[in-house]
Amino acid sequence: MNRDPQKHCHFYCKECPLERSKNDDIIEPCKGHLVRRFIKECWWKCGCGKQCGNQVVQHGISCNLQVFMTPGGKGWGLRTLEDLPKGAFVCEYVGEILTNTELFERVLKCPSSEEHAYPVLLDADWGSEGVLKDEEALCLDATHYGNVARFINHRCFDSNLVEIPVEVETPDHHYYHLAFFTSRKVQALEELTWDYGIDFDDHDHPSKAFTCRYGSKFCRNIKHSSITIPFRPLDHLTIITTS
Ligand SMILES: C[S@@+](CC[C@H](N)C(=O)[O-])C[C@H]1O[C@@H](n2cnc3c(N)ncnc32)[C@H](O)[C@@H]1O
Repeated sequence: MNRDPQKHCHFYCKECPLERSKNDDIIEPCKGHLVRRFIKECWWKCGCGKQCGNQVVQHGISCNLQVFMTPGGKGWGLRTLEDLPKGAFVCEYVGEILTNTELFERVLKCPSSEEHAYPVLLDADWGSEGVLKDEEALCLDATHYGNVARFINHRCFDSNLVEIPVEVETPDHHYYHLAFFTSRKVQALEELTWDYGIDFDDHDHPSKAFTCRYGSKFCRNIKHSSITIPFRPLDHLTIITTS
């Protein structure tokens, strides 16, 4: 895995649906989308049966996860209750499937929902398609419907999860499953984090960027996050445990 996104292969749309949906008179150039490889899982049409080792994401969560209140004002977070090896499947990101335009309309109508979830853009296959229309760019919004993945907090570069596009039922790469795998060994009780890929200086993003509170040396939001955050022991209240 390459931790420096600039070194990944980027695709630049001729007319980016994200930029077009901002309804500006002048459409800004595309800021680039990572070109990523898909995992293709077997399913019943392959005829290989349930014991097939290439059926992982479709069987759901199999490790012990816990939603807990993080210290330092990041709200709820997700952690593992068992040691996980590098490359372990953790969970899928589940949410309502919306077009990019529907997402912008929803955020405009209810700005407070920005606080609850961070929408995920399904753009893994944009590089292989022609010009996308706004209504064809899909997002997953976990604000109202989702699973434990909606509690995974952001960490810049040195997060321990990576999101991989997964094809299960359909070869159509327009809609796909988004699955989280560990990018290194993770110890029991360690918080699971994911790099949302936020540009902290992009004030036009549908979700308002927050101030990153991890204080990592790799933090892209470092100029804003050098505040000292008081530790509150009562924040460690646990609510949900899987399996
Ligand atoms: C997908 S939710 C994650 C779960 C969230 N903490 C909760 O309590 O529901 C994303 C929100 O969590 C918060 N968050 C995530 N990562 C953060 C970070 N590194 N620093 C501060 N807040 C963070 C922000 O409020 C963000 O909008």
